[in-house]
Amino acid sequence: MATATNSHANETTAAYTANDISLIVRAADFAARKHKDQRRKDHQQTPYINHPLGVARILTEEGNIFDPATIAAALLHDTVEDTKTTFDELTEHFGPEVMAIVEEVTDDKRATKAARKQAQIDNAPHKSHKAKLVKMADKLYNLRDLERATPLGWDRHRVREYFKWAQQVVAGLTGTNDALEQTLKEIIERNLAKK
Ligand SMILES: Nc1nc2c(ncn2[C@@H]2O[C@H](COP(=O)(O)OP(=O)(O)O)[C@@H](OP(=O)(O)OP(=O)(O)O)[C@H]2O)c(=O)[nH]1
Ligand SMILES: [Mn+2]
Repeated sequence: MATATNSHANETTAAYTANDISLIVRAADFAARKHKDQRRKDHQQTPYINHPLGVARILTEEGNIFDPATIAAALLHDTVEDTKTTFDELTEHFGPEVMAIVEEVTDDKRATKAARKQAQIDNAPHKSHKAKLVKMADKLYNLRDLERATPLGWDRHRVREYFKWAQQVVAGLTGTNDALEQTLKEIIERNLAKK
């Protein structure tokens, strides 16, 4: 186990084991199989797996986060929300820590869309450190996607509303990672300044 799992202050370490690498590769493979028939909402119908892979990349390359459970959870973060995957399955394959992080970032699909959106704002400050990291990277990826291309069926108003909502969620995630916070602040301010 990498020493970084015990530390918030120093999230970078070189002490990785075969188990750490295995966990991350198995998570990427599991997510690819679960999301295999899903596409993003852009006109090019980008494979959905590009999103969890990109969220994990944001954590390592921009957040300097190398905690194996956090990276595995990023790869798996939409499997329960968007596929038939269960939390029990995640525990069986990836253990209770990874499952718990995914659980923290999974919306309750039984609630209405408005309630889910409000719950993200209300619950963000109470999430664990690792769940906050995954949520920040998820939001950053989706905001960049919105800045790049408007999803099928979305208009400018809906894009703007998503940026305003994301700003409220991100406000509850501060004090977690300076680099991710700064990048989120910049993209949100740039887009809310439009028109
Ligand atoms: N920007 C963008 N988003 C896309 C695209 N394709 C799929 N999505 C997903 O759509 C979700 C945001 O759209 P909403 O209308 O707010 O949510 P909904 O999917 O529940 O209807 C995000 O889900 P999420 O990752 O679970 O995050 P969250 O925003 O629900 O927390 C995002 O990953 C795309 O091409 N561009
Ligand atoms: Mn996501």
